[in-house]
Amino acid sequence: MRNLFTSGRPFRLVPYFFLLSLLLMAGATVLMAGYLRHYSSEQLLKLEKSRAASLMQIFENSLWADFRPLLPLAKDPAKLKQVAGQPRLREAVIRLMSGTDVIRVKMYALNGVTLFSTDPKQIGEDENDDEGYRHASAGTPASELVHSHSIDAFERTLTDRDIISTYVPMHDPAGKIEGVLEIYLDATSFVVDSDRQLRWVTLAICALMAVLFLAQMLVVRLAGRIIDRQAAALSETNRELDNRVAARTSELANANVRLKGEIQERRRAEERLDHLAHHDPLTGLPNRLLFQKRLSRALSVPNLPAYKLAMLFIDLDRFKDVNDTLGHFIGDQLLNAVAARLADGMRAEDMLARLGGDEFICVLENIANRDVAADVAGKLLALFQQPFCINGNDLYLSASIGISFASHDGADVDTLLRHADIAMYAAKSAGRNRCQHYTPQMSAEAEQRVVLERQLRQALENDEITAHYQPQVNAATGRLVGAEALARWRHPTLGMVPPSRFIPIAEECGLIVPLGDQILEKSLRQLESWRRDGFELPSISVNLSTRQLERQDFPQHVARLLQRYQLQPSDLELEITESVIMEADNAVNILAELRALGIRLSIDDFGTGYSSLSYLRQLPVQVLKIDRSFILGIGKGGEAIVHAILALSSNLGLETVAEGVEEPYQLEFLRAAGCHVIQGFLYSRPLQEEAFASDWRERLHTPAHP
Ligand SMILES: Nc1nc2c(ncn2[C@@H]2O[C@H](COP(=O)(O)O[C@H]3[C@@H](O)[C@H](n4cnc5c(=O)[nH]c(N)nc54)O[C@@H]3COP(=O)(O)O)[C@@H](O)[C@H]2O)c(=O)[nH]1
Repeated sequence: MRNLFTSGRPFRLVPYFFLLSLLLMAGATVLMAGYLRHYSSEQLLKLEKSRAASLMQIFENSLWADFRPLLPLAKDPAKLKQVAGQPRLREAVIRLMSGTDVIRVKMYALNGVTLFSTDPKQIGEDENDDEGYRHASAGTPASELVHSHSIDAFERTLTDRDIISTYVPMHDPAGKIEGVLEIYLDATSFVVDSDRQLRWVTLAICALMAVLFLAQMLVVRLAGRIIDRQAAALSETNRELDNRVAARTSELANANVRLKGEIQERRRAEERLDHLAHHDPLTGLPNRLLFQKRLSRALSVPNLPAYKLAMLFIDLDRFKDVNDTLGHFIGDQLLNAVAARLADGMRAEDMLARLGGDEFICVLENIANRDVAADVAGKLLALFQQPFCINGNDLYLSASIGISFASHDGADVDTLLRHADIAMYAAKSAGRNRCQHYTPQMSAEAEQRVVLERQLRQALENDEITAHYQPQVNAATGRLVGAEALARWRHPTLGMVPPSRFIPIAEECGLIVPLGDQILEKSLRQLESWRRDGFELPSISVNLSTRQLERQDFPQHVARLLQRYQLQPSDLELEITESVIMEADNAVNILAELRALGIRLSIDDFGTGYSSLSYLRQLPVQVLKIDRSFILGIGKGGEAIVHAILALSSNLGLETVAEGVEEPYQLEFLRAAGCHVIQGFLYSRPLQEEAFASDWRERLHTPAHP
C-alpha cells in the first residue's frame, strides 16, 4: 500500500502547514478585524442613534412647536423656502445645538419634502428616495456613517469628516408621527479613536496571530523534523525490511528448491531402498521377499484351479565348484549371465526371482496344463547347453529343476517352495541336469533322510561304522602298495547302507567329522595291528572331508593318532578332492602343516573339479588320483584325456593312481601310459580287515595280476 512514507515523495509538512496556517490566520485576522470594525461602527451608530434620540427629544421639546406650522407648507415648496429660510429658525436651531457635535439638522414632512435644513439650499428637496428617511417615517430610527471630504456645517465648512446622520420620527402630542428629524453628528473624533483602537486591536491580533503562527511553525517544524526523521527511519526500516523480506523470500525459494530436491532425493532413495529390499543386488531380479509377496497375491485368488500356477525351483549344478575354483568374481558374473539367459527364455508375464546363492525361482501363471511347466523347464535346461563366456573363458554349466503346482502340491508359498525344493533335490539325486515334478514320495524320501541322519548319529555312538579296505597295486609290478579305507555302515535292520547314501547326509549335518575321525583312527589302528601280525602293508589312504580339514588342530590330531599307534607319517595318505580343498577355509595352510609332518597327500577324483593348474602347483600334494569317469572312457575315445592327466601329473612330479579300474584293457592301457598305481574292482572290491589281510598278505612281495 502506498502511503506518505512509501509513496517515494516525502510529505512536505512545513511548507504545506506554513501556507495553510498563514492563509487561515490571515483570514481569521481579516475576519476578526472586519468584525471588530463592523462591531465598533455598529456600536457607534447605536450610540449616535441614542444620542440623536435624546437630541430629538430636546429638539422636539424645545423647537418642534416652531417648526410644526411648516408642515402644511410641505405641499408648496416655494412658500416653504420663504418661510423656512428665515434666519430666525436657523439661529434657534444653531443655538440649541451649539455645544454639541451636531453640525447639521434637517426636518422632513411625511411627503418626503425637506421642511427645514440648517443649509437653506436643501429646503424643499424631495428625500423620498432616502432609505433613512423611509425607515424613520415608518417609525424606526435609522443611522448611517459616511465619510465626507467637505460638508457645510452651521457656520463653516468642514473637511474630511466622518458624519453620522440619524433619522428619527417626530410625533404630535398624540404620539402620531408627523415628521422626520435628521441630525448630522460629527463623529470624526469617535471614528478616529475607534479606528486607532481598531488598528491597535488589529495589530494586537496580528501580533498574536504572528506569535501563534511562529509558535505553531516552530512546533510544526520540530514535528516535521521528527516526522522526517521517523519517516527516514521508517523508510530505512522499510527498506531493511524489504531487503530482509526479499532475502528471506530468496532464502525460502532456495530452501524450497532444496526441499523439493531433498524430497525428490528422498523419494528416489526410498525407491532405491524399496528396490534394494525387493531385488537381488547382483542380478537385479526380484528377491525372496518380492517373490513371496507376488506369489501370495497370485495364490490368494479363490478356487485357483490345479495346474494353473507352477513353481520351478532352479538350482545350478556344481556351481559351488565354480565359485571355489574360479573365485567369487567369476561366480558372480556367471550368476548374472545365467539370470540374463533365464530371463530371456521366459515369458514377460512369468516371474523369475533369485532366492540366493545359485537358486532361482520361476513362477508360471495361467498355464494351460501340467505339461507346460515341464516344457518350460526343458527349455530352461536347454539354455544351459551353450557355454557361458565369462572373462573370455567358456564355462559349461547345467541346472536341476524341481516343479510344484499350486493347489495340487500346496496352497501356500512355503509349502509350494518346499515341495519344489524337494523335487529339485530329487532331480540332483537322479543325476542332475534334469527336472522333476514333485511327488509325495519325494517328501517321504526327504523325511527318510532326516530319519537316516538320526540313525547315523546313533550308529556313530554305537560304533556301527566300520572301515573296509580296497587294495592299491603297483601297475608295473603288480605288488600291493597300499589300501584305501572306505567307510561302511551295517544297520541292524536296514542292513548295509551305501556310503553314497550316508556320506552326503553326514557331510550335510556335520557328522562327517566324528565319522571321519573314527575311520581315520580305525584305519591306523588296523595298520598297526596288521603290522604287529607281520602284514607289512606299506601305507593306508583315508578320505578327508571339508569339515575335517577346517579344524585348525587337525594336523596335531593326526600326529597324536600316528604317535598313539606308533606309525610314521609316511604310513598315512590323506585323500582330498579338489572341491574339499576349495571349500575348506585355510585349506592350503592345513595341508602344508600335514605335509610338514611327513604325511602324503593325494588329490582325489581329479578332473571333476575346477581347480586351475596354477593353483594345483601350489598344493603340497604327492599323489593324483584319476577319477573313475575318465577310466570308463578308456577304449571309448577318452584315452587322450587320461594321457593328458598322466602327462600333467608327471610334469608336476606326482604319483598317479587310477581308480575304478574294472577291465583288463583299462589296466593295460594305464600301465602302458605310465600310471603308477591301480585301484579297482579288477583287483578287488573293498574288503573287511580279515578278508583283506588273508587275500593280500601274500601279495606284498609276490606280483599279483588279475
Ligand atoms: N569323507 C569320506 N568319504 C568316504 C569315506 N568312505 C567312503 N567315502 C566316499 O564315499 C563315496 C562312495 O564310496 P564307496 O561307495 O565306498 O565307493 C568307493 C569304492 O567302492 C568305489 N570303487 C572302487 N573301485 C571301483 C570300481 O572298480 N568300480 C566302481 N564302480 N566303484 C569302485 O569308488 C569309491 C572310492 O572313491 P574314492 O574315495 O574317490 O577313491 C566315495 O566318494 C568315497 O570317497 C570316508 O571314510 N570318508
